[in-house]
Amino acid sequence: MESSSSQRVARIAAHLNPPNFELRREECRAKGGAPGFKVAILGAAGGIGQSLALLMKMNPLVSVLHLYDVVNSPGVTADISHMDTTAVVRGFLGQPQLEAALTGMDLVVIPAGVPRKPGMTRDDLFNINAGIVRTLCEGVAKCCPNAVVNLISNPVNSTVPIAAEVFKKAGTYNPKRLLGVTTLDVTRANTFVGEVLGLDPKMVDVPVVGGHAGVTILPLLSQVKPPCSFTPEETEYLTKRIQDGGTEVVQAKAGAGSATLSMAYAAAKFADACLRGLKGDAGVVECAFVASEVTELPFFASKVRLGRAGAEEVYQLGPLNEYERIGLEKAKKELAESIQKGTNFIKK
Ligand SMILES: NC(=O)c1ccc[n+]([C@@H]2O[C@H](COP(=O)([O-])OP(=O)(O)OC[C@H]3O[C@@H](n4cnc5c(N)ncnc54)[C@H](O)[C@@H]3O)[C@@H](O)[C@H]2O)c1
Ligand SMILES: O=C(O)C[C@H](O)C(=O)O
Repeated sequence: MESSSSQRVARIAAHLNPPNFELRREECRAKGGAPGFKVAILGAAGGIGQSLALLMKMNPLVSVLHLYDVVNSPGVTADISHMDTTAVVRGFLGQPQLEAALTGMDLVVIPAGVPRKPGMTRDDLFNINAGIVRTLCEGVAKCCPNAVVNLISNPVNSTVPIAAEVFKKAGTYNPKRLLGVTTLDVTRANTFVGEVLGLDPKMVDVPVVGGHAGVTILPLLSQVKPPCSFTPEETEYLTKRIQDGGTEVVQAKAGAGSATLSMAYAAAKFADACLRGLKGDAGVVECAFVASEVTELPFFASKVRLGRAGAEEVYQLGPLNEYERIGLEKAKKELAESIQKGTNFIKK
């Protein structure tokens, strides 16, 4: 009796010992157990990072989830790890653990960095976030050079060129695997257009091209699906609201940061699309800010087809109306400066 109860205690203790437990689960996967992708979130203890970690833990395509931050990642990891979903979660804290967090990853999602306060532009974040993105991307180049990178940290119009230069310097640059996340602009556009049309936003598809800041966010309302038309007043209202969506949230939060919940939703949606592409699913198409030949600029957001190689095809913009052509010229002017600023940050 006593020996069976102590055996039971030993059995339970063995199960409660997280490192052994994780090792056993991973050995099982290595032997052909649960398939799935290894995903790291850098900045996982932040406003976006925590909700994104929750959503990625729920994604059945994820087998291993690494949560890295310079603060509070152990607490977030302990919390998320109690969810009874498949992914094994591990936490990593601070620069000395960055390499362990990144080694072997298939997808790296980066929401690390400071958010805006009222009165700031995204470019005002450059001085702090540029250095953060550089350090994290140096880690990616060293530890998982073939990973797909989803870059969320602002200003995206500059941080994506920064990441590209870091990867070029390291000799690991693959333009198909570096994607700036603009999905939130699309979810906002679908929502606001759905409101105007009286449609469920799930039924609406608005391409949003250009970049991710102010006038560089260019919704193509002439290409909305299902096909529809807008009055000039509706076009003006919708374009402005989509371009100012981030500022609307920053002002409403009144100093407590920028969009985190809708962004985590958008980031999880985009990460899932990237994983479906990596898995080999056909017809996975999302907007993203990528290396591009669609305009004369080296980076531009447009629809891309996601596949095993990452952004396998970058789609042309299609026919634009006069309003959109004028918007495109404005967007390109601002984008050119932001891209150059990012590139110079590494090249200088
Ligand atoms: N692309 C988009 O559409 C979009 C949308 C919303 C927010 N953002 C941007 O995402 C970023 C994060 O926003 P948030 O609201 O989550 O901010 P936050 O301050 O709540 O969280 C940021 C996290 O990054 C961590 N961090 C800072 N330096 C780091 C480093 N060197 N390595 C790892 N982690 C580090 C912080 O500790 C913090 O936990 C901001 O730059 C914001 O502007 C982008
Ligand atoms: O607006 C911001 O600063 C955050 C983000 O880029 C957004 O669009 O919500």
